[in-house]
Amino acid sequence: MNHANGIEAEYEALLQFLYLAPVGLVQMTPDGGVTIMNPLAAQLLMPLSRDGGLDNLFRVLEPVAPELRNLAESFTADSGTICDSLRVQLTAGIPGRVDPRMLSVSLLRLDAARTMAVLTDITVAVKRERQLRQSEAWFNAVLNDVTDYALMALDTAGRIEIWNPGIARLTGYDAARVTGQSLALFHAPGAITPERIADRLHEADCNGWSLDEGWCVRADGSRFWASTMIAPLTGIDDEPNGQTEEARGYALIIRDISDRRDNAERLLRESECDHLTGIANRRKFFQVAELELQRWNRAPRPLALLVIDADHFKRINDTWGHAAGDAVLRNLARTLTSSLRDIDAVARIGGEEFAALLPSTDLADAMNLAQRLCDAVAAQRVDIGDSSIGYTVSIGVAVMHKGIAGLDLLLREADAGLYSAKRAGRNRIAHAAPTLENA
Ligand SMILES: Nc1nc2c(ncn2[C@@H]2O[C@H](COP(=O)(O)OP(=O)(O)OP(=O)(O)O)[C@@H](O)[C@H]2O)c(=O)[nH]1
Repeated sequence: MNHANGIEAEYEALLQFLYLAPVGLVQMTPDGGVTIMNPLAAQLLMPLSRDGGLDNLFRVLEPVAPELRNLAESFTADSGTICDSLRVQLTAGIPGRVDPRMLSVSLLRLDAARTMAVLTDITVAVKRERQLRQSEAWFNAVLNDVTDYALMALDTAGRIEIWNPGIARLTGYDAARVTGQSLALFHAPGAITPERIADRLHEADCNGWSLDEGWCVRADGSRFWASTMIAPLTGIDDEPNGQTEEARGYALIIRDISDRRDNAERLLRESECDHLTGIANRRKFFQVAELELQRWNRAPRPLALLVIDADHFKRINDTWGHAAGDAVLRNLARTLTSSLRDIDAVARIGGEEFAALLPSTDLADAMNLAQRLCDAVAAQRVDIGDSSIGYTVSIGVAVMHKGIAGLDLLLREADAGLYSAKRAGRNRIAHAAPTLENA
Protein backbone atom coordinates (compact mmCIF):
# COMPACT_ATOMS: atom_id res chain seq x y z
CA MET A 1 0.00 0.00 0.00
CA ASN A 2 1.54 3.36 -0.98
CA HIS A 3 1.57 6.39 1.32
CA ALA A 4 -1.43 8.14 -0.31
CA ASN A 5 -3.54 4.99 -0.15
CA GLY A 6 -2.54 4.58 3.48
CA ILE A 7 -3.76 8.06 4.36
CA GLU A 8 -6.99 7.53 2.44
CA ALA A 9 -7.66 4.26 4.27
CA GLU A 10 -6.98 5.93 7.60
CA TYR A 11 -9.31 8.79 6.66
CA GLU A 12 -12.03 6.28 5.70
CA ALA A 13 -11.56 4.46 9.02
CA LEU A 14 -11.82 7.77 10.88
CA LEU A 15 -15.03 8.70 9.06
CA GLN A 16 -16.47 5.29 9.82
CA PHE A 17 -15.53 5.71 13.48
CA LEU A 18 -17.17 9.13 13.61
CA TYR A 19 -20.25 7.80 11.88
CA LEU A 20 -20.67 4.78 14.13
CA ALA A 21 -19.49 6.23 17.46
CA PRO A 22 -22.18 5.70 20.12
CA VAL A 23 -21.62 9.25 21.43
CA GLY A 24 -22.01 12.65 19.79
CA LEU A 25 -18.62 14.09 18.84
CA VAL A 26 -18.06 17.72 17.90
CA GLN A 27 -14.76 19.33 17.02
CA MET A 28 -14.79 23.09 17.31
CA THR A 29 -12.76 26.25 17.74
CA PRO A 30 -12.25 27.54 21.32
CA ASP A 31 -15.21 29.91 20.94
CA GLY A 32 -17.56 27.08 19.96
CA GLY A 33 -17.44 27.35 16.13
CA VAL A 34 -18.22 23.84 14.85
CA THR A 35 -15.69 22.37 12.38
CA ILE A 36 -16.71 18.68 12.39
CA MET A 37 -19.69 16.93 13.93
CA ASN A 38 -20.78 13.31 13.70
CA PRO A 39 -24.41 12.39 12.82
CA LEU A 40 -25.31 11.46 16.41
CA ALA A 41 -24.20 14.89 17.68
CA ALA A 42 -26.33 16.55 15.00
CA GLN A 43 -29.29 14.38 15.98
CA LEU A 44 -28.90 15.27 19.68
CA LEU A 45 -28.47 18.98 19.06
CA MET A 46 -30.94 19.60 16.25
CA PRO A 47 -34.03 19.93 18.52
CA LEU A 48 -32.25 22.78 20.34
CA SER A 49 -31.45 24.79 17.27
CA ARG A 50 -33.87 27.68 16.88
CA ASP A 51 -32.97 28.39 13.24
CA GLY A 52 -31.88 24.91 12.08
CA GLY A 53 -28.22 25.98 12.26
CA LEU A 54 -25.61 24.12 14.29
CA ASP A 55 -22.62 26.30 13.54
CA ASN A 56 -21.70 27.19 17.13
CA LEU A 57 -22.07 24.69 19.97
CA PHE A 58 -22.17 27.29 22.76
CA ARG A 59 -24.89 29.24 20.97
CA VAL A 60 -26.99 26.11 20.41
CA LEU A 61 -26.61 25.05 24.05
CA GLU A 62 -26.91 28.56 25.55
CA PRO A 63 -30.60 28.28 26.53
CA VAL A 64 -30.00 25.05 28.46
CA ALA A 65 -26.34 25.34 29.55
CA PRO A 66 -25.33 29.00 29.61
CA GLU A 67 -22.28 28.15 31.73
CA LEU A 68 -20.49 26.22 28.96
CA ARG A 69 -19.17 29.30 27.18
CA ASN A 70 -17.86 30.75 30.45
CA LEU A 71 -16.23 27.47 31.41
CA ALA A 72 -14.43 27.31 28.06
CA GLU A 73 -13.43 30.98 28.18
CA SER A 74 -12.00 30.72 31.65
CA PHE A 75 -9.98 27.58 30.81
CA THR A 76 -6.50 28.96 30.20
CA ALA A 77 -4.38 25.82 29.64
CA ASP A 78 -3.54 24.78 26.08
CA SER A 79 -4.96 21.31 26.59
CA GLY A 80 -6.94 19.37 29.15
CA THR A 81 -10.46 18.73 30.41
CA ILE A 82 -12.63 21.87 30.52
CA CYS A 83 -15.59 20.05 32.00
CA ASP A 84 -16.41 16.43 32.54
CA SER A 85 -19.89 14.92 32.17
CA LEU A 86 -21.78 18.16 32.83
CA ARG A 87 -25.47 17.30 32.92
CA VAL A 88 -27.77 19.34 30.76
CA GLN A 89 -31.53 19.02 30.88
CA LEU A 90 -32.97 19.44 27.41
CA THR A 91 -36.70 19.07 28.08
CA ALA A 92 -38.86 19.09 31.18
CA GLY A 93 -40.74 15.91 30.29
CA ILE A 94 -44.27 15.16 31.44
CA PRO A 95 -44.52 13.86 35.01
CA GLY A 96 -45.33 10.15 35.06
CA ARG A 97 -45.42 9.94 31.28
CA VAL A 98 -42.36 11.27 29.49
CA ASP A 99 -38.96 11.41 31.17
CA PRO A 100 -36.96 14.65 30.96
CA ARG A 101 -34.38 14.44 28.17
CA MET A 102 -30.85 14.62 29.64
CA LEU A 103 -27.52 15.13 27.93
CA SER A 104 -24.04 14.73 29.37
CA VAL A 105 -21.48 17.15 27.94
CA SER A 106 -17.68 16.87 28.27
CA LEU A 107 -15.37 19.47 26.79
CA LEU A 108 -11.72 18.71 26.08
CA ARG A 109 -9.21 21.26 24.85
CA LEU A 110 -7.04 19.35 22.35
CA ASP A 111 -4.72 22.26 21.55
CA ALA A 112 -4.90 26.04 21.28
CA ALA A 113 -7.06 25.84 18.14
CA ARG A 114 -9.25 22.79 18.74
CA THR A 115 -11.76 21.78 21.38
CA MET A 116 -13.66 18.51 21.36
CA ALA A 117 -17.16 18.06 22.81
CA VAL A 118 -18.44 14.62 23.72
CA LEU A 119 -22.24 14.42 24.01
CA THR A 120 -24.06 11.45 25.50
CA ASP A 121 -27.79 10.90 25.84
CA ILE A 122 -28.15 9.92 29.53
CA THR A 123 -31.94 10.10 29.81
CA VAL A 124 -32.34 6.44 30.76
CA ALA A 125 -29.29 6.37 33.06
CA VAL A 126 -30.56 9.42 34.99
CA LYS A 127 -33.98 7.85 35.46
CA ARG A 128 -32.39 4.67 36.88
CA GLU A 129 -30.13 6.75 39.12
CA ARG A 130 -33.12 8.66 40.50
CA GLN A 131 -35.01 5.44 41.22
CA LEU A 132 -31.93 4.06 42.99
CA ARG A 133 -31.48 7.22 45.05
CA GLN A 134 -35.10 7.10 46.14
CA SER A 135 -34.85 3.51 47.34
CA GLU A 136 -31.51 4.25 49.01
CA ALA A 137 -33.03 7.23 50.85
CA TRP A 138 -35.86 4.99 51.96
CA PHE A 139 -33.50 2.32 53.34
CA ASN A 140 -31.39 4.98 55.04
CA ALA A 141 -34.47 6.39 56.68
CA VAL A 142 -35.69 3.05 57.92
CA LEU A 143 -32.67 0.91 58.69
CA ASN A 144 -29.79 2.99 59.91
CA ASP A 145 -28.89 3.60 63.54
CA VAL A 146 -31.77 5.00 65.47
CA THR A 147 -30.03 7.24 67.98
CA ASP A 148 -30.49 10.49 66.14
CA TYR A 149 -34.16 10.48 65.41
CA ALA A 150 -37.29 12.06 66.76
CA LEU A 151 -40.45 10.03 66.51
CA MET A 152 -43.87 11.50 67.05
CA ALA A 153 -47.49 10.70 66.43
CA LEU A 154 -49.54 13.21 64.48
CA ASP A 155 -53.31 13.47 64.50
CA THR A 156 -55.26 13.28 61.23
CA ALA A 157 -54.68 17.02 60.66
CA GLY A 158 -50.91 16.70 61.11
CA ARG A 159 -50.71 18.16 64.63
CA ILE A 160 -48.25 16.64 67.07
CA GLU A 161 -49.91 14.39 69.70
CA ILE A 162 -47.24 12.11 71.16
CA TRP A 163 -43.47 12.32 71.07
CA ASN A 164 -40.38 10.44 72.14
CA PRO A 165 -37.52 12.01 74.12
CA GLY A 166 -35.48 12.20 70.93
CA ILE A 167 -37.46 15.30 70.02
CA ALA A 168 -35.77 17.37 72.68
CA ARG A 169 -32.32 15.98 71.81
CA LEU A 170 -32.74 16.57 68.10
CA THR A 171 -34.73 19.78 67.95
CA GLY A 172 -34.24 21.46 71.32
CA TYR A 173 -38.02 21.77 71.84
CA ASP A 174 -39.58 20.52 75.04
CA ALA A 175 -42.82 18.59 75.14
CA ALA A 176 -44.99 21.48 76.30
CA ARG A 177 -44.08 23.57 73.27
CA VAL A 178 -44.53 20.76 70.80
CA THR A 179 -47.88 19.24 71.69
CA GLY A 180 -50.74 20.35 69.51
CA GLN A 181 -48.42 22.18 67.10
CA SER A 182 -48.23 21.65 63.35
CA LEU A 183 -45.10 19.96 62.05
CA ALA A 184 -44.39 23.31 60.37
CA LEU A 185 -42.77 24.07 63.74
CA PHE A 186 -39.65 22.26 62.58
CA HIS A 187 -39.32 24.28 59.38
CA ALA A 188 -38.21 27.86 58.81
CA PRO A 189 -41.13 30.32 58.67
CA GLY A 190 -42.59 30.23 55.17
CA ALA A 191 -40.66 27.08 54.19
CA ILE A 192 -43.74 24.86 54.30
CA THR A 193 -47.40 25.70 53.78
CA PRO A 194 -50.50 24.02 55.27
CA GLU A 195 -51.28 22.79 51.75
CA ARG A 196 -47.86 21.13 51.47
CA ILE A 197 -48.41 19.38 54.79
CA ALA A 198 -51.85 18.20 53.62
CA ASP A 199 -50.23 16.92 50.41
CA ARG A 200 -47.65 14.96 52.35
CA LEU A 201 -50.32 13.37 54.54
CA HIS A 202 -52.29 12.53 51.42
CA GLU A 203 -49.18 11.08 49.79
CA ALA A 204 -48.60 8.93 52.90
CA ASP A 205 -52.20 7.69 52.68
CA CYS A 206 -51.82 6.78 49.02
CA ASN A 207 -48.29 5.29 49.02
CA GLY A 208 -47.93 4.07 52.57
CA TRP A 209 -45.27 6.69 53.28
CA SER A 210 -44.03 10.11 52.31
CA LEU A 211 -40.31 10.75 52.46
CA ASP A 212 -38.59 14.08 52.05
CA GLU A 213 -35.18 15.58 52.69
CA GLY A 214 -34.47 19.20 53.49
CA TRP A 215 -33.56 21.79 56.08
CA CYS A 216 -35.22 21.62 59.49
CA VAL A 217 -34.88 24.23 62.20
CA ARG A 218 -34.16 23.72 65.90
CA ALA A 219 -35.73 25.72 68.73
CA ASP A 220 -32.63 27.95 68.81
CA GLY A 221 -33.00 28.74 65.10
CA SER A 222 -30.03 26.63 63.92
CA ARG A 223 -30.60 24.43 60.88
CA PHE A 224 -29.93 20.75 60.28
CA TRP A 225 -30.33 18.62 57.17
CA ALA A 226 -33.03 16.10 57.89
CA SER A 227 -34.96 13.28 56.37
CA THR A 228 -38.61 13.35 57.38
CA MET A 229 -40.81 10.34 56.91
CA ILE A 230 -44.56 10.31 57.45
CA ALA A 231 -46.43 6.99 57.58
CA PRO A 232 -50.13 6.49 58.30
CA LEU A 233 -51.09 4.81 61.57
CA THR A 234 -54.16 2.69 60.96
CA GLY A 235 -56.50 1.11 63.47
CA ILE A 236 -59.46 -1.23 63.35
CA ASP A 237 -62.67 0.49 64.35
CA ASP A 238 -65.99 -1.15 65.03
CA GLU A 239 -68.45 0.26 62.60
CA PRO A 240 -72.17 -0.60 62.58
CA ASN A 241 -71.68 -2.39 59.28
CA GLY A 242 -68.60 -4.36 60.38
CA GLN A 243 -64.93 -3.68 60.98
CA THR A 244 -63.15 -1.09 58.86
CA GLU A 245 -59.57 0.03 58.79
CA GLU A 246 -59.22 3.74 59.01
CA ALA A 247 -56.41 6.26 59.44
CA ARG A 248 -55.88 7.13 63.10
CA GLY A 249 -53.20 9.69 62.39
CA TYR A 250 -49.60 9.46 61.29
CA ALA A 251 -46.13 8.64 62.55
CA LEU A 252 -43.50 11.25 61.79
CA ILE A 253 -39.82 10.41 61.98
CA ILE A 254 -37.31 13.24 61.72
CA ARG A 255 -33.67 12.20 61.38
CA ASP A 256 -30.65 14.45 61.41
CA ILE A 257 -28.68 13.25 58.41
CA SER A 258 -26.29 16.20 58.20
CA ASP A 259 -23.27 13.90 58.53
CA ARG A 260 -24.52 11.62 55.78
CA ARG A 261 -24.28 14.39 53.27
CA ASP A 262 -21.03 13.05 51.94
CA ASN A 263 -19.01 14.39 49.09
CA ALA A 264 -21.19 12.85 46.46
CA GLU A 265 -24.25 14.62 47.78
CA ARG A 266 -22.42 17.92 48.10
CA LEU A 267 -21.25 17.54 44.55
CA LEU A 268 -24.78 16.81 43.47
CA ARG A 269 -26.02 19.93 45.23
CA GLU A 270 -23.25 21.95 43.63
CA SER A 271 -24.27 20.60 40.26
CA GLU A 272 -27.73 21.99 40.97
CA CYS A 273 -26.41 25.51 41.52
CA ASP A 274 -25.99 28.15 38.85
CA HIS A 275 -22.28 29.03 38.83
CA LEU A 276 -22.82 32.76 38.29
CA THR A 277 -25.64 33.65 40.66
CA GLY A 278 -25.50 30.82 43.21
CA ILE A 279 -29.24 30.14 42.91
CA ALA A 280 -30.73 26.91 41.53
CA ASN A 281 -29.94 26.10 37.92
CA ARG A 282 -32.24 24.90 35.19
CA ARG A 283 -31.65 21.24 36.05
CA LYS A 284 -32.64 21.72 39.68
CA PHE A 285 -35.61 23.85 38.68
CA PHE A 286 -36.96 21.15 36.41
CA GLN A 287 -36.56 18.55 39.16
CA VAL A 288 -38.38 20.64 41.74
CA ALA A 289 -41.06 21.68 39.27
CA GLU A 290 -41.62 18.08 38.22
CA LEU A 291 -42.33 17.14 41.86
CA GLU A 292 -44.60 20.15 42.24
CA LEU A 293 -46.56 19.15 39.14
CA GLN A 294 -46.87 15.58 40.42
CA ARG A 295 -48.36 17.04 43.61
CA TRP A 296 -50.71 19.14 41.51
CA ASN A 297 -51.84 16.06 39.60
CA ARG A 298 -52.64 14.29 42.86
CA ALA A 299 -54.28 17.29 44.52
CA PRO A 300 -54.77 20.36 42.31
CA ARG A 301 -54.12 23.59 44.19
CA PRO A 302 -53.23 27.03 42.88
CA LEU A 303 -49.77 26.92 41.34
CA ALA A 304 -48.21 29.78 39.40
CA LEU A 305 -45.12 30.16 37.25
CA LEU A 306 -43.27 33.38 36.48
CA VAL A 307 -40.71 33.63 33.70
CA ILE A 308 -38.54 36.66 34.24
CA ASP A 309 -36.32 38.01 31.48
CA ALA A 310 -33.89 40.95 31.67
CA ASP A 311 -34.78 43.63 29.12
CA HIS A 312 -32.36 44.68 26.37
CA PHE A 313 -29.70 42.65 28.08
CA LYS A 314 -27.57 42.46 24.96
CA ARG A 315 -27.42 46.26 25.05
CA ILE A 316 -26.20 46.16 28.68
CA ASN A 317 -23.43 43.73 27.68
CA ASP A 318 -22.54 45.75 24.61
CA THR A 319 -22.49 49.08 26.47
CA TRP A 320 -20.96 48.12 29.80
CA GLY A 321 -19.17 44.85 29.06
CA HIS A 322 -19.87 41.21 29.85
CA ALA A 323 -18.67 41.53 33.48
CA ALA A 324 -21.26 44.28 34.05
CA GLY A 325 -23.90 42.01 32.50
CA ASP A 326 -22.87 39.31 34.96
CA ALA A 327 -23.19 41.77 37.88
CA VAL A 328 -26.71 42.65 36.71
CA LEU A 329 -27.64 38.96 36.60
CA ARG A 330 -26.32 38.48 40.14
CA ASN A 331 -28.30 41.51 41.30
CA LEU A 332 -31.42 40.15 39.60
CA ALA A 333 -30.99 36.76 41.32
CA ARG A 334 -30.63 38.48 44.71
CA THR A 335 -33.65 40.71 44.12
CA LEU A 336 -35.80 37.73 43.18
CA THR A 337 -34.76 35.50 46.07
CA SER A 338 -35.16 38.26 48.64
CA SER A 339 -38.68 39.01 47.38
CA LEU A 340 -39.91 35.40 47.30
CA ARG A 341 -40.80 32.88 50.01
CA ASP A 342 -38.56 29.92 50.88
CA ILE A 343 -41.12 27.56 49.42
CA ASP A 344 -41.00 29.26 46.02
CA ALA A 345 -38.53 27.67 43.61
CA VAL A 346 -36.49 30.34 41.88
CA ALA A 347 -33.82 29.48 39.33
CA ARG A 348 -31.79 30.79 36.44
CA ILE A 349 -33.06 28.72 33.54
CA GLY A 350 -31.22 30.38 30.67
CA GLY A 351 -28.71 33.14 29.92
CA GLU A 352 -30.74 36.15 31.12
CA GLU A 353 -33.90 34.21 31.88
CA PHE A 354 -35.12 33.23 35.36
CA ALA A 355 -38.16 31.32 36.57
CA ALA A 356 -40.09 31.16 39.82
CA LEU A 357 -42.61 28.47 40.65
CA LEU A 358 -45.07 29.61 43.31
CA PRO A 359 -47.10 26.99 45.21
CA SER A 360 -50.46 28.00 46.70
CA THR A 361 -50.56 31.10 44.50
CA ASP A 362 -53.52 31.91 42.26
CA LEU A 363 -53.51 34.17 39.22
CA ALA A 364 -54.41 37.37 41.10
CA ASP A 365 -51.67 36.82 43.69
CA ALA A 366 -49.17 35.86 41.00
CA MET A 367 -49.93 39.04 39.03
CA ASN A 368 -49.50 41.17 42.16
CA LEU A 369 -46.25 39.48 43.04
CA ALA A 370 -44.95 39.75 39.46
CA GLN A 371 -45.71 43.48 39.46
CA ARG A 372 -43.93 43.89 42.80
CA LEU A 373 -40.89 42.05 41.43
CA CYS A 374 -40.92 44.18 38.30
CA ASP A 375 -41.01 47.37 40.40
CA ALA A 376 -38.35 46.08 42.83
CA VAL A 377 -36.00 45.36 39.92
CA ALA A 378 -36.63 48.75 38.29
CA ALA A 379 -35.62 50.41 41.59
CA GLN A 380 -32.24 48.61 41.67
CA ARG A 381 -28.90 50.25 40.87
CA VAL A 382 -25.88 48.10 40.09
CA ASP A 383 -22.43 49.58 40.73
CA ILE A 384 -20.11 49.19 37.76
CA GLY A 385 -16.79 50.89 38.48
CA ASP A 386 -17.58 54.58 39.03
CA SER A 387 -21.04 54.35 37.48
CA SER A 388 -24.21 52.73 38.61
CA ILE A 389 -26.73 51.34 36.15
CA GLY A 390 -30.39 50.49 36.28
CA TYR A 391 -32.15 47.73 34.40
CA THR A 392 -35.63 46.30 34.03
CA VAL A 393 -37.30 42.95 33.51
CA SER A 394 -40.38 41.67 31.73
CA ILE A 395 -42.35 38.90 33.37
CA GLY A 396 -44.68 36.29 31.87
CA VAL A 397 -47.21 34.79 34.26
CA ALA A 398 -48.93 31.41 33.91
CA VAL A 399 -51.04 29.35 36.27
CA MET A 400 -51.49 25.60 36.27
CA HIS A 401 -54.80 24.31 34.91
CA LYS A 402 -56.30 21.06 33.71
CA GLY A 403 -55.26 21.57 30.09
CA ILE A 404 -51.56 21.56 30.95
CA ALA A 405 -49.99 18.11 30.73
CA GLY A 406 -46.51 19.04 31.92
CA LEU A 407 -43.94 21.67 32.71
CA ASP A 408 -43.07 22.26 29.05
CA LEU A 409 -46.62 23.48 28.41
CA LEU A 410 -46.75 25.59 31.57
CA LEU A 411 -43.46 27.19 30.55
CA ARG A 412 -44.84 27.74 27.07
CA GLU A 413 -47.79 29.67 28.51
CA ALA A 414 -45.53 31.78 30.72
CA ASP A 415 -43.29 32.40 27.68
CA ALA A 416 -46.34 33.58 25.71
CA GLY A 417 -47.03 36.09 28.52
CA LEU A 418 -43.39 37.15 28.46
CA TYR A 419 -43.57 37.68 24.72
CA SER A 420 -46.66 39.92 25.15
CA ALA A 421 -44.89 41.91 27.90
CA LYS A 422 -41.85 42.42 25.64
CA ARG A 423 -43.99 43.44 22.69
CA ALA A 424 -45.98 45.89 24.81
CA GLY A 425 -42.78 47.80 25.62
CA ARG A 426 -40.92 45.77 28.35
CA ASN A 427 -40.59 46.59 32.08
CA ARG A 428 -44.03 45.06 32.55
CA ILE A 429 -45.86 41.84 33.30
CA ALA A 430 -48.40 39.89 31.24
CA HIS A 431 -50.49 36.79 31.49
CA ALA A 432 -51.34 35.10 28.21
CA ALA A 433 -54.76 33.44 28.20
CA PRO A 434 -54.38 29.66 27.80
CA THR A 435 -54.10 28.67 24.15
CA LEU A 436 -57.07 26.78 22.72
CA GLU A 437 -54.85 23.74 22.40
CA ASN A 438 -54.14 23.81 26.17
CA ALA A 439 -57.38 25.25 27.52
N1 LIG B 1 -23.09 38.97 30.74
C1 LIG B 1 -23.74 37.86 30.39
N2 LIG B 1 -24.49 37.86 29.27
C2 LIG B 1 -25.16 36.73 28.94
C3 LIG B 1 -25.08 35.58 29.73
N3 LIG B 1 -25.88 34.62 29.15
C4 LIG B 1 -26.41 35.18 28.05
N4 LIG B 1 -26.01 36.46 27.90
C5 LIG B 1 -26.34 37.43 26.85
O1 LIG B 1 -27.70 37.83 26.98
C6 LIG B 1 -28.08 38.44 25.72
C7 LIG B 1 -29.53 38.12 25.46
O2 LIG B 1 -29.90 38.89 24.35
P1 LIG B 1 -31.26 38.75 23.61
O3 LIG B 1 -31.78 37.34 23.68
O4 LIG B 1 -31.05 39.31 22.22
O5 LIG B 1 -32.28 39.59 24.41
P2 LIG B 1 -32.24 41.07 24.97
O6 LIG B 1 -31.12 41.89 24.43
O7 LIG B 1 -32.31 40.94 26.46
O8 LIG B 1 -33.59 41.67 24.42
P3 LIG B 1 -35.05 41.44 24.96
O9 LIG B 1 -35.08 40.12 25.72
O10 LIG B 1 -35.88 41.37 23.71
O11 LIG B 1 -35.39 42.59 25.83
C8 LIG B 1 -27.12 37.87 24.68
O12 LIG B 1 -26.31 38.92 24.22
C9 LIG B 1 -26.29 36.84 25.46
O13 LIG B 1 -24.94 36.78 25.00
C10 LIG B 1 -24.25 35.60 30.89
O14 LIG B 1 -24.11 34.63 31.63
N5 LIG B 1 -23.62 36.76 31.18
